Amino acid sequence: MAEGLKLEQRHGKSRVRVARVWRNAVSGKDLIVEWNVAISLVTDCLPAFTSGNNSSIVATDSMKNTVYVKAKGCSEVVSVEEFAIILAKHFTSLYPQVATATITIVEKPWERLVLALQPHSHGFKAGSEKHTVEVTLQKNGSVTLTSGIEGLAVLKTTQSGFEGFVRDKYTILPDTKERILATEVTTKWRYAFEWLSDIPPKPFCFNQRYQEVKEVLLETFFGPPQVGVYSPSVQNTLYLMAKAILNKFLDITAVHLRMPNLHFLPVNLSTKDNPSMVKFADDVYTPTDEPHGTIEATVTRSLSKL
Ligand SMILES: O=c1[nH]c(=O)c2[nH]c(=O)[nH]c2[nH]1
Repeated sequence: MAEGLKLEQRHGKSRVRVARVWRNAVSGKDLIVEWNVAISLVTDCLPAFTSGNNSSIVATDSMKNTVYVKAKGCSEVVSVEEFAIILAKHFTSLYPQVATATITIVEKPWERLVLALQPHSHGFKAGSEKHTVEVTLQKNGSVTLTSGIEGLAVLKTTQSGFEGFVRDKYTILPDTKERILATEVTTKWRYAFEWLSDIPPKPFCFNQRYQEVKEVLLETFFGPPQVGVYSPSVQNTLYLMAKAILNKFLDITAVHLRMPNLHFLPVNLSTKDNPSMVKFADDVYTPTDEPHGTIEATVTRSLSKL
């Protein structure tokens, strides 16, 4: 670029909220999804930045409108992944000046209400963890597709310890074989598809894969229902969770996991008169998330790129 400067730029629209209802006359059941969409485009529009010439800018207001037009156009139920791909395809194919589109969506966890063991035909309640997606599509069809889970809060009351760590003049924490392990898992997994044409058509179901990944994460974190599995550290449990996903799903090439260590501190209370007012016996804790440990890692299948 002129003037001895380098400019890297993108523009887009964030927090575009859209809900889509599909009504099924056969089953009599409505379905709703609520999405929070972010669009970010790499566009050949340098003159807009350097000289105020807007002639090649796709207005972010138009991007927002496109979300609603495309939602309307989905006459059949689509997953959040499919919707992100529809948007990314639209921006990279309609506009010659758009080189790359990144679409990020967080789905609000509306779950069908079950009343008296009966699924409600049109009633939903908010669940907890969220399904996320990020798609980056180049004009030539090269794609990266990453799905994820946000806010999966899990806790186990035993089968966790932490021992043998660095012990020096700053160390107070005792070794333990018995503690509560609590975290809020955020994960992203990258699919192996490198080109738009690699993405399998239906019936490959991204929603089913999302449920399966969640199940594998939970199985690995908790272990079998009766006995569980011992965790020597968040680090080891995190690694085993990522490895289990890569072992089970060959179309996933990389897994990122973030697992804050949400501490449950032993309660010991004493006074001079009452030295054992509360003596900790693996029973009374102070739950705290401030400060908390932050443990994260990306595990990638060797030979795959990321
Ligand atoms: O599983 C843990 N990993 C750590 O790195 C750590 N550090 C700490 O103080 N407690 C723990 N627990």
